[in-house]
Amino acid sequence: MAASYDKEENSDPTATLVRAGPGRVRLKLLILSGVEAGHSHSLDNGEYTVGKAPSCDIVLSDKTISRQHLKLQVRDEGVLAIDLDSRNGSFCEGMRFSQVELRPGNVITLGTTELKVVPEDTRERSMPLSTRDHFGALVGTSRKMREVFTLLERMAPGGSDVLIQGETGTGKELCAEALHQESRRGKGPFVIVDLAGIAPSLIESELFGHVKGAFTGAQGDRAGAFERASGGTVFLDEVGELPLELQPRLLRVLERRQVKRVGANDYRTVDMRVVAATHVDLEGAVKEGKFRRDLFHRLAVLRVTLPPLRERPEDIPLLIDTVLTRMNRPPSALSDQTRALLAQYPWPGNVRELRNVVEQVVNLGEEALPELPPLPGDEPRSGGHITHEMELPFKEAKERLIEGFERDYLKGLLERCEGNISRASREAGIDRVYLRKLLRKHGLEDRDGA
Ligand SMILES: Nc1ncnc2c1ncn2[C@@H]1O[C@H](COP(=O)(O)OP(=O)(O)OP(=O)(O)O)[C@@H](O)[C@H]1O
Repeated sequence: MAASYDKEENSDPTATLVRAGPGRVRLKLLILSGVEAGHSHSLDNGEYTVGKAPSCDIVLSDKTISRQHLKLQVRDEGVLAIDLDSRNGSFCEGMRFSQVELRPGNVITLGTTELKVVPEDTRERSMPLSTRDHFGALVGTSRKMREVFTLLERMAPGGSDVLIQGETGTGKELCAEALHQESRRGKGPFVIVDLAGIAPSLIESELFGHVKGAFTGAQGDRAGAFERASGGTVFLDEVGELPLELQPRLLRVLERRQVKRVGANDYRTVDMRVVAATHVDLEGAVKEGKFRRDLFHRLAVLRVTLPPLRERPEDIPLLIDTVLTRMNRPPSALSDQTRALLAQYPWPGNVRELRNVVEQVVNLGEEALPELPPLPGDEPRSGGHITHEMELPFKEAKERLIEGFERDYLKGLLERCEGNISRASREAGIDRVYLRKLLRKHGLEDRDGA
């Protein structure tokens, strides 16, 4: 695939530390307090003076610090800090010193200023962008997607748990499946648990399993998703929907690979990889107290964010061709005119919505191309498509009409209820979980998960 690859910095949060020389991690001195708080100084091999005097290598504007306060000797073997007979002294981890060997993480205090020795942020600046145009079934040639592929190439074989973020329809499930297939667990099971689609009361048993008699209806022992995925991968879709009271149990699975079936007394060890996905901002959920911070941090060690389609419109032609290939249709099944229209729509429902529209147009003819006005709030479709649907086999025609009705109904409902899901579910008389599932199906769910 022809593409011009930018050499931009990659912000891969998972890239490894580069060593300064054989055996030593490069360090820097981070200023934690005072006027210069937030500044940092690289500690390459050599000597550095620290003090108030402008002639020092590291100048600190702190009245309680001597003009020449401290000397740092940086060698391959380590960093030696030597107090230069300062008036108020130098302290490491609260202990006054005249000379001390510093380690990463040590905090030194000079006067009222605190400084921390931390590993240098030496993430590989020029990590080459992937040259792939697909990863598993995910396709894309945009820079944003190739950045994603670069990460996935590194994450897949390792087998560590991964968090996938992205709006609805951006391919999170495809991504999880590709991570599974390209890992050494690829031949094992891939078990999907859609936490937004299961009634909250059933989630516990679905994930962890249950023993006979654990609750009414538990007629036999049942393994939960983590056990069923033994040797493979569990995909936890919409992990943000996991009820707070179950979150410590997921943390235990992630940290100790142990599950306890509902009603059982003992833990069982499980061997699987967890790939979780969310379309909501989990950090925001943590701030609101809806998601545990410790679980978020454990999940977010390796994370990848799938960009929305409006940020990579250059992928649209390839995506259209991919949908056509999956339908066994040639690229000529869509006219240039239609392609041009599809290429300029912002696709709030992302690739899923694009796929639906392509399928609709290919099946019903280009006259069936829905109006694709700029967002927000396009008008409900008119009944003008009924003629086409009347010509289809009964089952297909009925499904299409229902789909059209659902979409129009939901749009009207959301508008009336100003996007408030609880209100909408009350007004429509349908369960909130089911309503959200319908909204996702039609690419109508708000990015904040409204
Ligand atoms: N990059 C892509 N390449 C090819 N197909 C894609 C891509 N992204 C999404 N799709 C297609 O779009 C549809 C939706 O993808 P998927 O179900 O993986 O999205 P999702 O992010 O998990 O959505 P949701 O949050 O609603 O569960 C699927 O048919 C999938 O095949």
